[in-house]
Amino acid sequence: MVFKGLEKSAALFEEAQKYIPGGVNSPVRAFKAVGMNPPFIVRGEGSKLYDADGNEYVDYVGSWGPLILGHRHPKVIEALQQCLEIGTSFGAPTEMETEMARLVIEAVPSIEVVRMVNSGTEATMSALRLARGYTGRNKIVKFEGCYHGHADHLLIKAGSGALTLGVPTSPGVPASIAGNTIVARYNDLEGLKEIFAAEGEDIAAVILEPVAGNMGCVPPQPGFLEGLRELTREYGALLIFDEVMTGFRVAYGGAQERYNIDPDLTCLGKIIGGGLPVGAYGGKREIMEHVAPAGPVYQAGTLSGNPLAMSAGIATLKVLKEPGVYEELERKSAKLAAGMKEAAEQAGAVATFNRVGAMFSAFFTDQPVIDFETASSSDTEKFAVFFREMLKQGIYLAPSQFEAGFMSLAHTDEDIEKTIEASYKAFKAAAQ
Ligand SMILES: Cc1ncc(COP(=O)(O)O)c(C=O)c1O
Ligand SMILES: N[C@H](C=O)CCC(=O)O
Repeated sequence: MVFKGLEKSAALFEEAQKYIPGGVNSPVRAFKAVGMNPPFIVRGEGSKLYDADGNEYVDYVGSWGPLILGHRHPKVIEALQQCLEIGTSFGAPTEMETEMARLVIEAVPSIEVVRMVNSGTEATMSALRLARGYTGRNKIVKFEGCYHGHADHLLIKAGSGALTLGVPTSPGVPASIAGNTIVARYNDLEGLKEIFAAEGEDIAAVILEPVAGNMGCVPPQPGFLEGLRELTREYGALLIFDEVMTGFRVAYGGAQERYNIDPDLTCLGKIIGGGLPVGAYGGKREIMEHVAPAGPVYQAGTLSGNPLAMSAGIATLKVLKEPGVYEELERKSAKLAAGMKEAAEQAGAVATFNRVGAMFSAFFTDQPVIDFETASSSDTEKFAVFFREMLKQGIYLAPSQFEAGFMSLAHTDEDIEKTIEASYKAFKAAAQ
C-alpha cells in the first residue's frame, strides 16, 4: 500500500527492491507487518526523523536502540569529527580501545575483561563459542521469543523480525546445528529445571535477554533471573546475559545492575557504538582468557574496535555517566507510559503495557504479557491500525507488535505530550 504523504518514499522503495532483497538491508525495515511502504529517511536531529516526503516524526525507534542520546548528539558528532582527522581504521591496537574497555568494565558489574566485535550477532555467536570451548559441552538453551542476532544456532524460535515475518526458525539452519539448541519458555523456571534435570550435564550455557525486547518488552518475573543463576551454577553451565539491547539502557550497568545478578558472560552492542556498528562480549577473566590470542577459542575481526565506533561509543558512555541521566530517562518513560495507558482506557482499547526503564511496549491483548505465548495473544491487526494512525500523526514507532519502543534523552516533554495525544486517536481507531 502506498501511504498518503509517502509517495516519494514509495518510489524510492520500488527502486531499492530492484537491487536489494525486499528493498531493505534488514527485514524489519520493510514495514511488512503493518501493511504499508516504509518512509525513506533523509535526516535525523535530536528526537526527530525526517523523510524524503518532508514529514517529521518523533522517533521512538532510535535506530533500534543505539541512539539513547538522540540523533546527532553534539558530543558524538565532535568525537567523530576528531576521529576523521586521524583515520578511520588501522587494524592495529589503539588507546581508544583500552579506554572503551575500561568504561565498559567500570559500568557493567560482572565484566572483568571485554572483547570488541562489530555487531550484536557477532557478540552472541562468539560468547557461545567461548562457552562451548570453556565447558567442553555442546548444547545451549535459549528462550522462545528472544532474539540474539542471526547466527544459525540462535535463529530458532527467535523473536524480532524473524517472529514478525512468521519465520522464527529460519530455513537454512541445518538440523544438526538446531539439534544442539534447546528452547525454553521465558519466565518459566520450573520448565528450565526439568530441562536441566534431563540434559544438564551436556548444557554449555543458557543465553537470554534479561529483559526481553524482541517479542515486545517483557520483563523478568521476580525470582526468574535469580533462579537461572542458581540452576546454571549447580550444573556447571554458563549464564550469558544478552544485553545488546538492555546494556546502558535499563541502567548504566544494564539489567544485571538493575536486578543485581552476576552472569558469567555478557553481550553488548547498540548503545556502546553510539550509532556506529559495534558489539562486545565480556565477563569473568578466568573464562575470557580462553579467547585467542590469550587462549585457544578463536575469534577475530578486521574492523573490530575501529576508531569511529570507539569514539562515538566513548562519547556516548561519557554522557550517560553524568549524574541524573537515568533518573531523567525514567521520568520521561514513566510519563509516556502512564499517558498512553490512560489514553487507551479513554479510547476503549484493550491493551497491556510493559515497561522497564527506557524500554516499553503496548500489547493489544487483555492478558499480562510474560512470555512468547502471551505476547502472541496480541491482536496484530489492531496493532497495525494503531501504528499507521500514529505514523500519520508524526509518531514513529517500531513497525511490529514484537519490538520495543525506546525513550532517549533528546525527547522533550512536548514530544511526549504530542505522543500521548496522538495515541488517543490511534487507540480509538484500533478499538473499532
Ligand atoms: C538482544 C539482541 N541481541 C542481539 C542482537 C543482534 O544485534 P545486531 O543486529 O547488531 O547483529 C539484537 C538486535 O538486533 C538484539 O536486540
Ligand atoms: N529487534 C532487532 C534488534 O534489536 C531490530 C534490528 C533489526 O533486526 O534490524
